[in-house]
Amino acid sequence: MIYTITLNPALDRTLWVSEIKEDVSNRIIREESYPGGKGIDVSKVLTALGVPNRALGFIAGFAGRQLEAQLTRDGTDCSFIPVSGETRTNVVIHELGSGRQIILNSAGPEVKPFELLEISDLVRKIEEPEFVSIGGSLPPRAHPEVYRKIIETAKLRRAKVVLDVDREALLVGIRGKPDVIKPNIHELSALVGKRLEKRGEILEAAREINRRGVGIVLVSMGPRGILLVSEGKAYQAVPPEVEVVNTIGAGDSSVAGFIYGLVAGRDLKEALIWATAAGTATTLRQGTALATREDVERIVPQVRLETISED
Ligand SMILES: Nc1ncnc2c1ncn2[C@@H]1O[C@H](COP(=O)(O)OP(=O)(O)O)[C@@H](O)[C@H]1O
Ligand SMILES: O=P(O)(O)OC[C@H]1O[C@](O)(COP(=O)(O)O)[C@@H](O)[C@@H]1O
Repeated sequence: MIYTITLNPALDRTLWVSEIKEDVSNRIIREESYPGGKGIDVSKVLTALGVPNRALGFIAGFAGRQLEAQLTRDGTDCSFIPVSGETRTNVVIHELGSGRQIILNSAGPEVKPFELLEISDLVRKIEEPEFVSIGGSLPPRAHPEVYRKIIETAKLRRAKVVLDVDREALLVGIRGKPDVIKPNIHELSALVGKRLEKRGEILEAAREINRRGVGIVLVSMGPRGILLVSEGKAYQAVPPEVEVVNTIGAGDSSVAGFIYGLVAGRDLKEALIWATAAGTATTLRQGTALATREDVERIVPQVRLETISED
């Protein structure tokens, strides 16, 4: 079974306006809300790809109930721990005239230390965890060590662990030696403390992270695709050119595509191709809607794979 963990889920609310003007009423043309947060997005794309999985995390208040109900209605199994307060709503504003997109991420409700421990307890008890995929920001005031603890617990259960978090949480989280991380270039740059641009620099940084005990580093690079670095192996998968509608959730979709590939018994190169195709498939969807299986399958044969090293 595959489990995803989102400690700070969100309702992603997308608003479409023709133009944002100051000091007047800006009329909303269309609005949609979807369950979001990085682990939940991974769950949604896995469900779209037909992979049974369960989303774990914390929910609070009315927004939390709405998130849970929508997720369940759309066929994703979930088991959230209720906490007090209100699950955050992240707002995306699409300005149709300019194509500009404004993304506002809220902090979310506080989760008490004893509640955070409940997640590790849950991971200790889950049935046959094959993969545990952890993603997204921490609740306010939660210590990043929480991620390390969850990773270590999942690894004791012999699960493969994927970590997709940022900044301090990534720095501390990798001390738990997750099997896979998926930083984008900015996140990897922050992790190694230098600005990375050229492929050689990115490869060197990813290898340094391998040496810190992370088996597979997937560096997502937007339209340049994904670099996979694992010991002596390095590959780059490049997606086809597409008309991008929105990139929110593309990184999470890539995580789901990669897990899908491995669960389906494919090798690292094939899983990388699925990761790249799933990210690109999400860029075709409006708002924060995510990849469809049909789009992913159509894009897979169009992804170009380059072997950089294979020793
Ligand atoms: N402009 C784009 N054109 C084609 N594919 C894209 C584009 N932006 C993102 N993707 C796909 O989605 C994947 C993840 O997107 P990226 O923006 O790198 O992640 P994140 O959301 O974590 O920053 C990319 O590796 C690529 O496969
Ligand atoms: O937990 P964070 O870092 O605030 O991110 C949460 C947001 O990221 C998303 O999961 C999208 O993530 P990506 O664009 O990185 O794939 C949204 O669904 C959500 O609103």
